Amino acid sequence: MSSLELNPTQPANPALQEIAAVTAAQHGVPAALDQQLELLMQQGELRRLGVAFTRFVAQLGTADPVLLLSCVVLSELEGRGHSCLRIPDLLSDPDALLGWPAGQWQALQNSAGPLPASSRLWLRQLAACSQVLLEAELDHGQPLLLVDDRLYLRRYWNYECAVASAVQRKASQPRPLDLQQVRQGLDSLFGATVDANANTDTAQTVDWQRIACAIAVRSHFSIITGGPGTGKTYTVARLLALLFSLSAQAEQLRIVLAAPTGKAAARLKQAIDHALSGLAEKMQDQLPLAELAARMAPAATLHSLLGARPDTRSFRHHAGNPLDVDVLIVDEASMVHLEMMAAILDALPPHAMLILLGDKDQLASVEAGAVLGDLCQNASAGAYLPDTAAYVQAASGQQLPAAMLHGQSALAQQTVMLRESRRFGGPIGQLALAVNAGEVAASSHLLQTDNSGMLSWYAQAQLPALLQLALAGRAGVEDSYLPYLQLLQAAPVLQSGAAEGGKEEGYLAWVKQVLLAFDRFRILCAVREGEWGVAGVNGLIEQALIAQRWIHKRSDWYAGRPVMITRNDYGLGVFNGDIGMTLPDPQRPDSLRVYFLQGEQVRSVLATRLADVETAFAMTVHKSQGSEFSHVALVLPEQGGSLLARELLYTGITRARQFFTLLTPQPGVFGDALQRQTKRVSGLSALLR
Ligand SMILES: Nc1ncnc2c1ncn2[C@@H]1O[C@H](COP(=O)(O)OP(=O)(O)OP(=O)(O)O)[C@@H](O)[C@H]1O
Repeated sequence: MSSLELNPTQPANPALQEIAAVTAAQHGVPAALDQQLELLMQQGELRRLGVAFTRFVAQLGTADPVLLLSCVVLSELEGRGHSCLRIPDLLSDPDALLGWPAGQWQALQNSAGPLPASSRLWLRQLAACSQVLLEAELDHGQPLLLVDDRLYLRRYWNYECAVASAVQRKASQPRPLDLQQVRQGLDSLFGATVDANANTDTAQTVDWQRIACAIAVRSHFSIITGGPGTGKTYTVARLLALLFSLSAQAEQLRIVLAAPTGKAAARLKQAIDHALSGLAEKMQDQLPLAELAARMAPAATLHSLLGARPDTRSFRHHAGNPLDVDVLIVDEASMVHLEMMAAILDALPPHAMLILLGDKDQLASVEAGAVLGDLCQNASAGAYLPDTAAYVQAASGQQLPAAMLHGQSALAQQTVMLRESRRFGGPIGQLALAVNAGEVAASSHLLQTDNSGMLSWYAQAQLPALLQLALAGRAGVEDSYLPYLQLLQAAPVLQSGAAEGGKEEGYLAWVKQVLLAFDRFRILCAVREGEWGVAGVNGLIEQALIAQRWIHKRSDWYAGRPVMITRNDYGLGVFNGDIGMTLPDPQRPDSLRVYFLQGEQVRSVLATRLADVETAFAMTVHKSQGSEFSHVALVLPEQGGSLLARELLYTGITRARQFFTLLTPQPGVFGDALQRQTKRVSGLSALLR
């Protein structure tokens, strides 16, 4: 008994006690604990799903309080993107793990009764529960699984194992290569051979783009990671050309481009087409690149590529019905969650290559997992083997820095980080680097002293200043909503049937201008709720536009309303995160359509057919991933919180191409957020070691 800590039970609310006694009898959770769970659920601190799951687990065997508390926490963490619970994290600093108000975890513990004081004993008690499967044990459908010190919901463990084993298998599966051909191909794509420099010892002097291509062609899995503008797309266009040139039947090579969102997919396709058309001329003597590029299908979202079945978790394509593809390139891979990554790997035929592109430092997906971050654990340090260095030398003429030759894993051999930004050399790039490194003083200094006009910090921002910025820009920066509002006022005059007689083309050209103008500026909020959250800022701007008669709002739908799709609709061809603009239908000016820009094309959907949309003057940083705007205004709330962290700031800043404005109603929130890093708990890194 000496190892057990006895916790006094808190005084309880009689009404809740009564409910708990009845329900507890039905599902086996001890009454005091159940009452506390009910209370926390009603206060919105616990997810209903988590409590229901805990009650379900209690019914399956002994209602051990250690097990039940672990279930509650595990389920809570799953809702925040973690794929498992590390028991030592819970025992050492539960408040940091859960981000709960002081005393809440203690109250929950108190209601559970005596609990072990150390994680070793906690783990031992969990391992003894019949609802928990241990790796070496007989599987009889236990809902939970304990691996080392990590507790999992079964499906997340399955996804992690599936991703780790498929990645390792594909990364170490060599492709037959003629080294001489690779060398020649790289020379013609990147210019004359750069002779290996035996003295090379710094990452900066190495041509990582050339190395990335050499590494990617040698096996069935590779990752090209790098910050914004480091040339991921530039490199992958050259990689495609290299693959075509190495293939005996290039015209039969099935290459598919995909991304998590429709917008990111369209951007990828556009960028690759542009880069390939530049290369086609250069390569015309060696390869009919223009023809080969023209045969490539349009880029797809991952959901549509895999054949998502509405309202289910299953996909049409899987190991039993694999994708018809030889090379799959997935951009914005930081947004791909664990379950989706497992589905992609499952649906690839054994001979297919998978190439992931993305920025490992960006926000992870909303759903559980931080797959790209986990897969890139060695990207910065390199971790290459001597064999890899020898291959890179022979295939590309480049020498890997000696300091990076300390690798072990197959995955590290197939991961390349691009390190030189071609687009973000200026103040925005410097700020992104300082923020990524968590340097509070340097980041604040850059924001406060920039005299190029590219950066600005409204340190004690007030809502009228935000409004002024949104509707008129700031000194030297015109990018705001003004150009789009002015275009709205210059709308072509429509009469019924106006589209007839060839006028529709002119109308669509105006629509496109409106969409492009709107995309020059965006307000990104860190949170959804509150005055400084998406809902508050959208309301503020809408009200101001009504008062200033820029828009005429008679119902939810009005001409000039920018909207974001919040749920995929395969029938209508609109996807979560797509941004559109509501404008009159030229055929019937009294009805409204929502127009979307897809690459160069404008397409539209009747506004009333879109059920899942929200107004999009402001959007969350999460939703902005995969998009870029000339001017970004990043709005932080008055108070920080566990979700306001470095990755969010970095992602927001790197959405800005030319101008970045930070608005903080309380300046200290910026520094606090910079010092906080989002830590997604997962076992993937451990499985990949
Ligand atoms: N080696 C290079 N030589 C010349 N220009 C380059 C090179 N690498 C990249 N660029 C140029 O730099 C710009 C950024 O490159 P690219 O768009 O490929 O970067 P990215 O990493 O894909 O960016 P993002 O993060 O926005 O997707 C492009 O204009 C590209 O043509």
